Amino acid sequence: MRIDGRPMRTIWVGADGWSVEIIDQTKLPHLFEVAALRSMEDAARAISHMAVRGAPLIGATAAYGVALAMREDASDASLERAVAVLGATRPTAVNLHWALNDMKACLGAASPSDRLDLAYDRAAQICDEDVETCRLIGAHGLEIIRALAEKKDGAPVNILTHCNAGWLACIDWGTATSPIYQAHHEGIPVHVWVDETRPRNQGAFLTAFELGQEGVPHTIIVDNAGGHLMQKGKVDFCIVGTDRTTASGDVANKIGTYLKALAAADNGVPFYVALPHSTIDWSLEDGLRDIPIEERDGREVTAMAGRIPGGEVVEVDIAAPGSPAANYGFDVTPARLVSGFVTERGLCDASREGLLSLYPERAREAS
Ligand SMILES: CSC[C@@H](O)[C@@H](O)C(=O)COP(=O)(O)O
Repeated sequence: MRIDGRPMRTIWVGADGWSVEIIDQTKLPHLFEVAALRSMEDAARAISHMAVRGAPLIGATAAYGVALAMREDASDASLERAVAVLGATRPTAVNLHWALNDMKACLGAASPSDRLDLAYDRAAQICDEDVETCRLIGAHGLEIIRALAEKKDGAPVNILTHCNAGWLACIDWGTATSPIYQAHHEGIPVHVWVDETRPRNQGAFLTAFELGQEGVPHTIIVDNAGGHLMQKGKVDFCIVGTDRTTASGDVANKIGTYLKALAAADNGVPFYVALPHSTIDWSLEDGLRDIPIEERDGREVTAMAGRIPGGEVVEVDIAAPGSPAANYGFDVTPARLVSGFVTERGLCDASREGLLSLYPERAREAS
């Protein structure tokens, strides 16, 4: 995707050949700043402070964090420590552990003298694979948009999304946004309702920024507007990303996703979830019981960052002074409320059978 017309990814190795560069997403959309990660600790901080966020990008940053650790010390102990420190940064997105397990398996089998090059190569591969995975998710999801467009006689297909499951959450394309970008590139008229996604405003700040950069028509709405728009027939379908999906099809995603799924079910609006294989946690069944839900600082609820017109970026208090705030980062949408999954291997039902129809090797591994 592009920023100011320049093709970009969200993470890359710097000109020095070893530092890792990211777009500092805490500054978007007010400022575009690139930050350099020079140590494993820098990578861990970037994930926990959400300079990088979104399940696939968290995984990719952790992979590069392991590479940075190998640069300082390629011993077994250093590898173990990197996996432990990076693995503790955020609890919900399983892509983090998927990437760390992958790095551990790849490096653990090699001698310490080979680990540095191997780590950078594998981290780069994880990024390249994610780009292709997201492109394929888009190609499959495009079928849904094409079918809806045929019924609309030239009017735009209205799509509602929550949080940012766009290219900024991945390496390129995004998951939920990839079908939208591919439809737009194909000339299918689309319009996106962008949930602002309090408290951190990933919708208003990041999804709207991305869509604007690509020229995709969109409108930012407050988080509570989706139900009203669905009742009025102004949403043709919803598509969101996920941070962890269980083997039975329960979906953890940004807080508020569940309420959108409920409203969609009540109004007969299809509700799809786009996901790469790395977001499926085959070890879990019951999402509500088993998926760890991140709780962040209440300050994210009681304060908000914004830009003074023509001026600097400031943080202002928006709540009654002294009132406590709870800040649950994610919720779980039960599989029964999900119309279907859009994966790199195609579309399927949100169920164990649906997932196994696309990933039959998982059934063989389990038996
Ligand atoms: C393709 S990203 C899917 C999810 O990671 C995304 O929808 C989301 O909830 C991101 O949450 P965040 O807290 O910004 O990391």
